Amino acid sequence: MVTLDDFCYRPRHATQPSGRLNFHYSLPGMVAIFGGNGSGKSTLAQLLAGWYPDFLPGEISGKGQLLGQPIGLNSLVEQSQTIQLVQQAPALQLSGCTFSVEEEVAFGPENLCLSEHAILQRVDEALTLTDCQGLRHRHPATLSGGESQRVVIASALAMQPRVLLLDEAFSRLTPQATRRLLTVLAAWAQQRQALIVLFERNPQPVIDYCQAAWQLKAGELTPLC
Ligand SMILES: Nc1ncnc2c1ncn2[C@@H]1O[C@H](COP(=O)(O)OP(=O)(O)OP(=O)(O)O)[C@@H](O)[C@H]1O
Repeated sequence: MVTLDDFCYRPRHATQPSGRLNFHYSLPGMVAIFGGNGSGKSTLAQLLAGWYPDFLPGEISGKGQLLGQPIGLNSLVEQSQTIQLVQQAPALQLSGCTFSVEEEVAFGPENLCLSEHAILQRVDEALTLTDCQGLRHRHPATLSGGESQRVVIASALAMQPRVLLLDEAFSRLTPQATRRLLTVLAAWAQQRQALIVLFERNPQPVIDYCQAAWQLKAGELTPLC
């Protein structure tokens, strides 16, 4: 599903040399990429999500493909049906134009021209997976940090993506809620034959739920397990 062969992204105003990344993964399930502050995790997640070149100006070289499509070929909107990215600041990812959590989670599927029944099914499933059924009728602006983080993940799941990129997406959750969600997400990926890539600073507790992991350091991806 993901192929990076000597893949290099050089931001337009880069002051330091960019590394060449090698990464291959074709199985469904959950994997992780770990890296310290400033190691380039978010940039890599954004590249995979389709931010280049519109939102990540610069140059790419080498081979970079996701689901058989070269990085940079399709726009963010075109990719949103198959690839979803959740970042660490939920407030930035809420649409800001809905009045309930239910409407917020339905926002993406409503843009896919699905029947009302199919949209409601997706919303129900996503709210259950993320333990958000109790928040269904709350206004998104009234949610706590952890609640909004779960709602943003629910919104991504409701798109039923083939690749789900989670960039420090559990940062506001308790260890208990993180473990519960990791268990649910690992099962969801297997059931849907989807790939979840977690981008995290610390291996624990994430690594216990992943079938493979890499370390991103000094512009290189090294297999950890
Ligand atoms: N390939 C690259 N070449 C040069 N600079 C890069 C490259 N990728 C990322 N950077 C720069 O490095 C900095 C850190 O990148 P990024 O935010 O992706 O790291 P991060 O691992 O997510 O950091 P944090 O954990 O602190 O959020 C940014 O200023 C970014 O523009």
